Amino acid sequence: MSIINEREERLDPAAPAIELRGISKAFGPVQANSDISMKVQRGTIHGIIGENGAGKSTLMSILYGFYKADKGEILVGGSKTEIPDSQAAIRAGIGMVFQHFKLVENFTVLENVVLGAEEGAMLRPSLAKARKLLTDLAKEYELNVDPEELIENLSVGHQQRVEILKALYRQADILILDEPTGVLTPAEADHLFRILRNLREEGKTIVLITHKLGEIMDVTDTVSVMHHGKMTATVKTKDTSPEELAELMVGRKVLLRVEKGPAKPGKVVLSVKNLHLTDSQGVQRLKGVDLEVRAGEILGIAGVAGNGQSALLEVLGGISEAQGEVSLHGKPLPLSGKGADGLSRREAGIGHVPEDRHRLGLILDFKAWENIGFGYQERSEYNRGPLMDNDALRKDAEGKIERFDVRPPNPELEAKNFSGGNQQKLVLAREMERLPDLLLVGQPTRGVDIGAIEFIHQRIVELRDAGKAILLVSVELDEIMSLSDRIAVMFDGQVMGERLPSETNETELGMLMAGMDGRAA
Ligand SMILES: Nc1ncnc2c1ncn2[C@@H]1O[C@H](COP(=O)(O)OP(=O)(O)OP(=O)(O)O)[C@@H](O)[C@H]1O
Repeated sequence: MSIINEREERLDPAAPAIELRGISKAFGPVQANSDISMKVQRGTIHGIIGENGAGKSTLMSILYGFYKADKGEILVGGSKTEIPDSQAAIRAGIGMVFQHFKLVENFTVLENVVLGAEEGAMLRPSLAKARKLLTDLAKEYELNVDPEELIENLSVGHQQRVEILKALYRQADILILDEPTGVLTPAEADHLFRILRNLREEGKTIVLITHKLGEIMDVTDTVSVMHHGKMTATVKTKDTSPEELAELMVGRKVLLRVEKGPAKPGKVVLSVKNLHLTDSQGVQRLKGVDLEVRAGEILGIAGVAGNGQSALLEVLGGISEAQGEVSLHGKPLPLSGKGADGLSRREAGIGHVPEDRHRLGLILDFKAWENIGFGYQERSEYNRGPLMDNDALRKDAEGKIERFDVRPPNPELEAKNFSGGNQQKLVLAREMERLPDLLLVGQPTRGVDIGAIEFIHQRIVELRDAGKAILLVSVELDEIMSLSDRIAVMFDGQVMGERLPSETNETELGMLMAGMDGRAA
């Protein structure tokens, strides 16, 4: 008998797809999940929301066999199921798409899909058969990708499709997605939701972890709220509102809009002229960018990811070399060789919150206080002779952790053990509290919960009101529209146009982002 038939015999069709009973899990002193019970009904899309660190990823990792619960039971299709590892999860029909994909970059799509599936339901099909199965699945669910393409050549959106195909190929009935739209463009996110609705039509069950309440309202049937490791509410989506969900999540009313007065722009702080960058593969990432940011203003850069915004931040932050003219307070900044590195930029008065906090913002194996202390080496108050004064750095980090509400407020915890949003707060605390003349911020609220978004937006506005210049890059149009004093749209390595938020709308910006002049259209 095949595994699938075996599975179906055990399933009670009337039972929930998943039922958790009294799940608890602690990491040392941190109670990540505490006595959690929930039911996910078959054939529904079930959202899970909660602040950063509420315990969502831990709970799903237990369900997928990555962690073992200290207590509690898991029922799949009505029958009690032990899930000691991910193979067991797959046998139980559970698939998971992680925030950080688990694909082998230099393997093809087909190889990635087949890899590890041999002992599962498919029992070593020939590669030709596997290709056919994959192509059929891709067609059925609008997940088009070329089976022979290497993963490293695919966009993030397409890599995610491969992850979904991998789960479907292993015959998953239940698909868990952990913040799947964090790295997607708006069009890719729309496509993903279409796929999720199709999967639901086919009777599959989807569990969706997200911070975006718009997505919850748009695509889910039911939503469960986690708070401090507990499951505090489960409601039908049609009976609730974003405001109510925000309050349930955070435990207080949350401003879903940015409150800010008009900007009082001063002198030009940053001037960029004719900036060009060709990367090591010969791709022209910047093709003559011109822009200015003044003291006391936020210039928002809108654009579909991959149109040069990241390259711009990297050049200004001293990570990539380029050609052109850049000056800070009228003083030229070197764009290559000596003085074009991150430390020199920092000394010149530039703070940088990079888009990729894992790769560029933090050293994950280092403690919170060490990460907060990076870049302060030049400051005399932290020096003790030739050495760093670690006690002073630790103490300083404690203050920043408290002011930025980093949870848990433990400076000794390694950066990798903080949830995504709290890692972001560590980077922001380090970069913002030194009051840089120019702050470069890339995707400041990616993966961050709404309480923290409110907090981060308020801090950015405060920095502006203190007369600092801010260059904000975000793929979230909402964020660009509500936070920026001026908006520049980038397309294909160039600035397509500049607009005032009061004189534009998402449609016009969307056209500029696609390389068309919205006004002319
Ligand atoms: N391996 C680990 N070791 C120590 N602590 C951990 C570990 N994994 C998670 N934690 C802690 O458990 C708590 C719950 O974390 P979890 O990642 O489940 O939260 P989350 O709700 O998914 O957050 P986010 O929305 O930021 O992704 C946090 O306080 C986190 O710091």
